[in-house]
Amino acid sequence: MSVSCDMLVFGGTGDLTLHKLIPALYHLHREKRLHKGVRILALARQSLDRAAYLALAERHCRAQIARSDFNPEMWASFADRLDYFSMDASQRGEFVRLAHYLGHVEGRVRVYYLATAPRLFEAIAANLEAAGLAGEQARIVLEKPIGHDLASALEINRSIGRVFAEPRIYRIDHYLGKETVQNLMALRFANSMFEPIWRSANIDHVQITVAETLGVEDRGGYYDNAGAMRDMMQNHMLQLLCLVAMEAPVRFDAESVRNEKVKVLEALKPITGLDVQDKTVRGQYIAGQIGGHDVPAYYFERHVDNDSATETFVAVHAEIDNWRWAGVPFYLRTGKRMAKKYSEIVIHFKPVPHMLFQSSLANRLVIRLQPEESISMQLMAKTPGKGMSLEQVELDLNLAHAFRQTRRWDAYERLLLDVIEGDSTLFMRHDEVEAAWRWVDPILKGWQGYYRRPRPYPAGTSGPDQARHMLERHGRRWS
Ligand SMILES: NC(=O)C1=CN([C@@H]2O[C@H](COP(=O)(O)OP(=O)(O)OC[C@H]3O[C@@H](n4cnc5c(N)ncnc54)[C@H](OP(=O)(O)O)[C@@H]3O)[C@@H](O)[C@H]2O)C=CC1
Ligand SMILES: O=C1O[C@H](COP(=O)(O)O)[C@@H](O)[C@H](O)[C@H]1O
Repeated sequence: MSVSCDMLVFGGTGDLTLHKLIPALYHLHREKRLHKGVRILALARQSLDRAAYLALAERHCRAQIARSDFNPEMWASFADRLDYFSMDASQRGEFVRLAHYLGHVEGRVRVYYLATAPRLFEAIAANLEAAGLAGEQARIVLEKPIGHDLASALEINRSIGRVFAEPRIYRIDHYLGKETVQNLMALRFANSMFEPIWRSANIDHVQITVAETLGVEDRGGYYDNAGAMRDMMQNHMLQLLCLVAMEAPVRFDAESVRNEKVKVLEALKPITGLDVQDKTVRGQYIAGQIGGHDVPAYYFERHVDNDSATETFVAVHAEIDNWRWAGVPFYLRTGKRMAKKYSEIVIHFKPVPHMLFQSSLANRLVIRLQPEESISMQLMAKTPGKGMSLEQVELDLNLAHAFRQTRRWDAYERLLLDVIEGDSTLFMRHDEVEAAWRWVDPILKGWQGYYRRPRPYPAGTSGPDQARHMLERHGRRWS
């Protein structure tokens, strides 16, 4: 059910557009998932003519996607949809020019994708309205992070909400577009065996890890003002936590799913004041080696302050104060320049109440998002041969193998299509974003008072030792 529309991408020459959005749109085009009437207009200040922009977009697209997926004829037909418009989006007058360029087509859907710094969000929305471009058929997509703290997020939500009604605002969190993340909902809510055990009586604790080998690349200017808490924890990590912890929604629609996620966020136990020293760990990478290559310390990265106190690693012991999860720790950690790239959620079940055999093992459910997508249940089995010793074996569902014939979609492909089709189930509602900030703000404040300098960790390791100690104090280990 693809829909014809104009998609205007503000920030059309930026990293996100060239590395993620254009390749995702190209894939959708190639697989005939875009209506033939979908036109894409990239916008930025840089003065480029259409041919120069197409060359820039092609170069990046080729670099991003598998060689076998790139076909020059296919690119040429995709490029027919693509155009470039040079403008300064902070200037109201420029939008008159834009409106003129677009012309008026009654009832045509317009999607405004704001792939720019958040400081431009308010001006762009207001300028679109002033130019008569924000009618009922217009939708706006906002990239994370929405704001820098609760106050700025409220301000963004308020100013965008003045122009666009909530159902026409799509706050994107690309983790929600990842196939395994959606599979987590299928696993929990389409299999009767999990619901009875999905609670504190049976679950000892939950671990969520998103580890990257990349550093900050060219994004030091942004990252040094954000850090891992704002860049990853406030959004992606908390969204994963919500999907693990939420109750079954009444229906699989935008409002029902988001209602349940908000309840989880609102039940997060605040971490305030000195608590930050026990329940959080901040780290910053120093020089080290990844894959046999030397990599520099964070404070030597481009556009990063030499005396930066920004965290590139964060671990948190979160707790959810509700009936289902009381007393179950959720350990979350994310970091850059770690030993390997992987993202996974591990549900650690409690051991059986009375163990008959010589073993301290317990079941674990491992939901792996990256690099490969898989779900595996770790069960106890008898080691073959004499005696009764136990070993952990995996009941493994490798999703790439199970659905071998289909190319795995990138998260942005799925989410862009959802916006075009008007489905906001996998996007964040304003109160979700605000509830997440409400929990994050006191931690940031606590750090200001009691935890100013992050702990150093060598690039290529699994973060500072303090993260290990945080779990060891509870008699646990990271998976
Ligand atoms: N890069 C990524 O992987 C991710 C990025 N994001 C978010 O996406 C957003 C964009 O990030 P990213 O692409 O990295 O940023 P970049 O700095 O690479 O790109 C910013 C873009 O905005 C344009 N721009 C800046 N000022 C104006 C203006 N006044 N009028 C019109 N265009 C303007 C720039 O072009 P020009 O200077 O020519 O105007 C450029 O195209 C940010 O909010 C970021 O947090 C979120 C997730 C991942
Ligand atoms: O939003 C972001 O996500 C990426 C990690 O995304 P992934 O899909 O590669 O796991 C992160 O590198 C970036 O800093 C952050 O802004």
